Amino acid sequence: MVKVSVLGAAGGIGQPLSLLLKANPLVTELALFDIVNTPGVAADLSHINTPATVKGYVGNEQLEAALTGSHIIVIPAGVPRKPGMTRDDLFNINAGIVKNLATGAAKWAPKAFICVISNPVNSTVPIVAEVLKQHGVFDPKRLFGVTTLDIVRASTFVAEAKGGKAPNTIVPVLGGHSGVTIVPVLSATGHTFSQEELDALTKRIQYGGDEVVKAKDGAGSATLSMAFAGARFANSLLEASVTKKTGITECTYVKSDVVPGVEYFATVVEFGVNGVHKVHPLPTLSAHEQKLLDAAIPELKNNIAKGIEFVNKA
Ligand SMILES: NC(=O)C1=CN([C@@H]2O[C@H](COP(=O)(O)OP(=O)(O)OC[C@H]3O[C@@H](n4cnc5c(N)ncnc54)[C@H](O)[C@@H]3O)[C@@H](O)[C@H]2O)C=CC1
Ligand SMILES: O=C([O-])CC(=O)C(=O)O
Repeated sequence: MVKVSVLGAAGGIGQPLSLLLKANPLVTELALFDIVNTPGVAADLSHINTPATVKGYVGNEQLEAALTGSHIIVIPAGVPRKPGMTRDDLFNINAGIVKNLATGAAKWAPKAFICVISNPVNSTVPIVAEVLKQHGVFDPKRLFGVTTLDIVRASTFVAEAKGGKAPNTIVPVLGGHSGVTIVPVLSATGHTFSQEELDALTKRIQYGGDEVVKAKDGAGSATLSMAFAGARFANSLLEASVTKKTGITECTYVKSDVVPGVEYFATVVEFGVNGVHKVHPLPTLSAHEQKLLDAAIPELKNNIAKGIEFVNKA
């Protein structure tokens, strides 16, 4: 049995992500949790002739049933940005939502892999970790901030600019998931870039989310590309943990000591049956990338401290 629980399943990300997970033959049970509308989403998806059974759960009293027996919990619950907002502006609402869901995970699915999509990821991942610690069930190998959309965007943008096939264009993206904390390692692509190209591509990757927020003009942020990225991430975890394939890597935001003093950091991680098998060290950075990393560190540290403090305050 491979149960995947999606928390926030009725939302802009939740629905297409649930569709893609329903299409994944490795999933045998899909639990769709939200505070509204999951019975309808579940009924709709349940007609698709793939192996997963689908059930909708609504409201806190059904969180236990949604989580019990879960192999992977994916969390896209919370509010998205509107134009003019930063991801950190979402903290006040989303921190509480994520804390509540993490408490459920700690109680009812303490061994599950937890994949956090809700923003601000730089802070919501430490929030989940602190809640799990309070319940004595934190396993850093099993908690992930999903930064896959940055990787997906980076390969699209680089292939657009330099030619080549986007799926074959691999760009590690390190650090965190907001503005200057996003550190694309363009030097790893094998392409050569002028300084102008480097600056333009770096900025586009760092602020790709803003492009979508602006284009949606008040109707939210990236949902479909995020669903694609989230489904890719979940599939990588399933391939490593269920089919036991080796050598599967994703860039993801995990507890790490690759950058001293930065407790959570996105870098290349190899997955194994128990989640994180190996956190890769930092790749060789160009002088340009080292500067980006130096600029990312203070903000990342602040975002992490803010999440930790939220859970541990009185
Ligand atoms: N990690 C990443 O790369 C990305 C993260 N995001 C983030 O994902 C989150 C969700 O975005 P959208 O799906 O566009 O928002 P949305 O508003 O369309 O959907 C959010 C869903 O969460 C549900 N929800 C609210 N409170 C809840 C609770 N206490 N328990 C369970 N569900 C609850 C809502 O009912 C809604 O269905 C946002 O925080 C957004 O910033 C968005 C894109 C990329
Ligand atoms: O920009 C946002 O608020 C949503 C997000 O995280 C992204 O698209 O990368």
